[in-house]
Amino acid sequence: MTRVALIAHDEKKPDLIEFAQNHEEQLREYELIATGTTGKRLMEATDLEIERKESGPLGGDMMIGAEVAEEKLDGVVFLRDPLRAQPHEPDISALLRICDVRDTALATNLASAEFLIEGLAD
Ligand SMILES: O=C(CO)COP(=O)(O)O
Repeated sequence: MTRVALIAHDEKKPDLIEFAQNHEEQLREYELIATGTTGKRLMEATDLEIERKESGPLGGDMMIGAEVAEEKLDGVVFLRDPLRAQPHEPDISALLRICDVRDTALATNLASAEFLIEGLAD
């Protein structure tokens, strides 16, 4: 089954929630994972089932990166906050890097997230 990770920094969580609501039927076709708070907020706002990893600053990005390294993930939607530095910047860079190493689809803004979600559809 197609497996997709959903992640957003705090300033971008409302955008990701709206995206998930607008694409709920499509996302239901996928196995979904998320970092801790993102997953919690998404499940509160939708009927989607989401496997939650640790919160990003506590290692969640690395846990998702590990799945990318193991080629368990087909796509990653990661809405970063481009205007604020994050304390766990090294983890964020590592996740982006491993997506490139493993040639895993990665969307870091809403426009590309639309392509990713549609592109992974059967
Ligand atoms: O910090 C994050 C990604 O770098 C997201 O973590 P949360 O979903 O736990 O807020």
